Amino acid sequence: MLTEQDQMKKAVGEKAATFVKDGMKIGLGSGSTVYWMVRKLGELVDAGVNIEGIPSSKQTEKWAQEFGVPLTDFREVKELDITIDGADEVDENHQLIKGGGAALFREKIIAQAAKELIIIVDESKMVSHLGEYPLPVEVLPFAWERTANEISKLGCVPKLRTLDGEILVTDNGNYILDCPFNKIPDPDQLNKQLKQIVGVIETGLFIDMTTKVIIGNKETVTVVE
Ligand SMILES: O=C(CO)[C@H](O)[C@H](O)COP(=O)(O)O
Repeated sequence: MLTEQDQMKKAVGEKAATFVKDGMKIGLGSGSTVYWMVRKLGELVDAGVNIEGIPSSKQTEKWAQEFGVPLTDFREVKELDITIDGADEVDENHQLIKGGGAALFREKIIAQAAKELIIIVDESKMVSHLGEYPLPVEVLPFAWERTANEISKLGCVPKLRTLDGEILVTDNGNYILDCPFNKIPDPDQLNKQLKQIVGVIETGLFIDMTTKVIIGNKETVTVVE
């Protein structure tokens, strides 16, 4: 039995799959909403639609294999037709906070490589200002304490992400600092400031990348350009 939130995730994931056309190369995001989209893509493949995906995490790679979605990589593909991904926060300008699943670095690569970025969320992710969700920042393990100290000068107290009592290590071998800024008045400026800090690999701020947001609520699914 799916919860109400899972039903919304399923609905937006399946809606996103309607934008996938024969012959497309697709960036496959990460997270529980993306799960439903990958599952639907598996059905399209079964029905004879010819697509290939590039996954943004080991977890998504496993789901693609499980549902029979053929995979490729950037040795074979220069540009993706579409990337479909979830988000942790989406503001009114469709700027994003991502990285709740620690996959932000590869997610940003497949977002930038795509002609179109479709974001799939339930309505709880829509916010007026980014920042209530602590901003995930991927950092080099070497001197992460120093990197955290530099980030703190921008107005937050970064917290090293752990999982089951161990430091969480990303698919790229790095760490995640969760940075509670509370309210981010200028996401673009903060992103640029963070990227100037040596030790920051990538931030969870996705600026001016989104082309469509698919939002689910209890009754309906809305596509916003
Ligand atoms: O950025 C992400 C992973 O790094 C996810 O897209 C984000 O955390 C949303 O996940 P979910 O669909 O499970 O709510």
